[in-house]
Amino acid sequence: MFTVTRYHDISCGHRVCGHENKCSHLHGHNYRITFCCAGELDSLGRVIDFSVIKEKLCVWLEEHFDHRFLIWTEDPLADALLSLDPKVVQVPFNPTAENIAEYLVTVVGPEQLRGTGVKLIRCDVEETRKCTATFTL
Ligand SMILES: Nc1nc2c(c(=O)[nH]1)N=C([C@H](O)[C@H](O)COP(=O)(O)OP(=O)(O)OP(=O)(O)O)CN2
Repeated sequence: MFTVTRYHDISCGHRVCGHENKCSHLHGHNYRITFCCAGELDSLGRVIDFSVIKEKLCVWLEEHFDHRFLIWTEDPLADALLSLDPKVVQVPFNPTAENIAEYLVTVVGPEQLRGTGVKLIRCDVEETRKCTATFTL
């Protein structure tokens, strides 16, 4: 099996609801998100053109998460934050790096890559240069 990867950098705010320490505070990261796609080679010898990964997945990040604040729908602070800024993004998970990676692979990938014959099989979400979470199908 062949795989191709492409990363994209976004700035995003979040808090980890229930975190024992400083990550329960509102804060942000310059995330590096690496997409890994798998599939058969086309007649030119590509899994998928790198520009299609950009168009389908990196642009999705720009439009939905970049320069936005991610808040879990069940976070007790969600209503207060939404009343301050209706552009706060409600997500159906506590926004740890792990959960962001899983959401991208299981929800966003299948929607965005529908019809391409290619699957998003892994996503690495780097919160800082020291810390990365990965979800793999
Ligand atoms: N497994 C996970 N652990 C943590 C996550 C996560 O998503 N998955 N997230 C956080 C926080 O978001 C936090 O901002 C990062 O924590 P931490 O590495 O402790 O903080 P720093 O980058 O500031 O590192 P220092 O070396 O302490 O300065 C926490 N954990």
